[in-house]
Amino acid sequence: MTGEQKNIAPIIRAEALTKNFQGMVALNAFDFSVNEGEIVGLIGPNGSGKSTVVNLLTGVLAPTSGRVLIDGKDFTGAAPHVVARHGVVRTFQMIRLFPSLTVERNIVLALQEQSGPGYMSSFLNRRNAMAWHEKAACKARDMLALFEMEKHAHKLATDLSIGQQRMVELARGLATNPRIFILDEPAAGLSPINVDRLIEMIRRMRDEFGVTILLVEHVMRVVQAVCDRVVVLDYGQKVADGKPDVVVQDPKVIEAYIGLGRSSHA
Ligand SMILES: Nc1ncnc2c1ncn2[C@@H]1O[C@H](COP(=O)(O)OP(=O)(O)OP(=O)(O)O)[C@@H](O)[C@H]1O
Repeated sequence: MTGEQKNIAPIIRAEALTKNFQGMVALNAFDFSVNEGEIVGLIGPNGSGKSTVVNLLTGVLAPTSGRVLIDGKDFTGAAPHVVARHGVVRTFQMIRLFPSLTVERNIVLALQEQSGPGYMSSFLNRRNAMAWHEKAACKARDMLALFEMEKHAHKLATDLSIGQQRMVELARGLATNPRIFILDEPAAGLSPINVDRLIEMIRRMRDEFGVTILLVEHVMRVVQAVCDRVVVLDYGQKVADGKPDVVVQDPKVIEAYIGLGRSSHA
């Protein structure tokens, strides 16, 4: 199943999204959407506004103006947990696992936040709560097996390598059945072999699990290998939106990356 073969309704849409920080325009009238089944890349030089977009889409930041729509409904300014409950799930540039919990427990906790029994109902109905936890642990192990991490289920997250922690983050996000999974620089700090593994798992999440993906990434090998479409930001403005091979040859994109005095990872 590919992005083209699926229904093309947008899962998430930004309309004229703008964010100012103390008068500095970090994002300017950004129009953007990710359709169901797509893998869309969001790239741009350092400071171009990628994290600002992710933070606005996931409710971490409120926009100065513009709107965020999820499945056509207005979620502008909604809190992160509200957005997450509508299937918008993300990873972070800096890995955010609970270091002193086991790998399995990290995933069970994510499931608990999403749909688990609350403290009171666990207290009142222990049998149900235990059954829920058993099911959640089982799902966590299935996810870990998918990412070839099952042998690490009972290790502390802090004892894993960066590559392994990134796989656990993906397993944790996928366990919550995201409608759209936003991956924030998942290749950062990975060895070439782990980058290959990441590419394989991003494809599998879309092709086997039907997850729509927004990928913020500096490593162009990953972007070109997995993305159906790439959106390019420069100084908070969208400068290109199209197929990866076409976008990388766009003079505006080349200028954004090699422009005088800029840094580039591409
Ligand atoms: N909380 C904030 N307060 C003030 N300025 C901010 C804040 N967050 C981001 N900015 C500024 O907004 C602009 C866009 O930053 P943003 O982090 O979105 O860029 P980015 O493309 O994600 O960069 P990178 O690739 O380095 O992560 C930058 O000039 C940044 O300094």
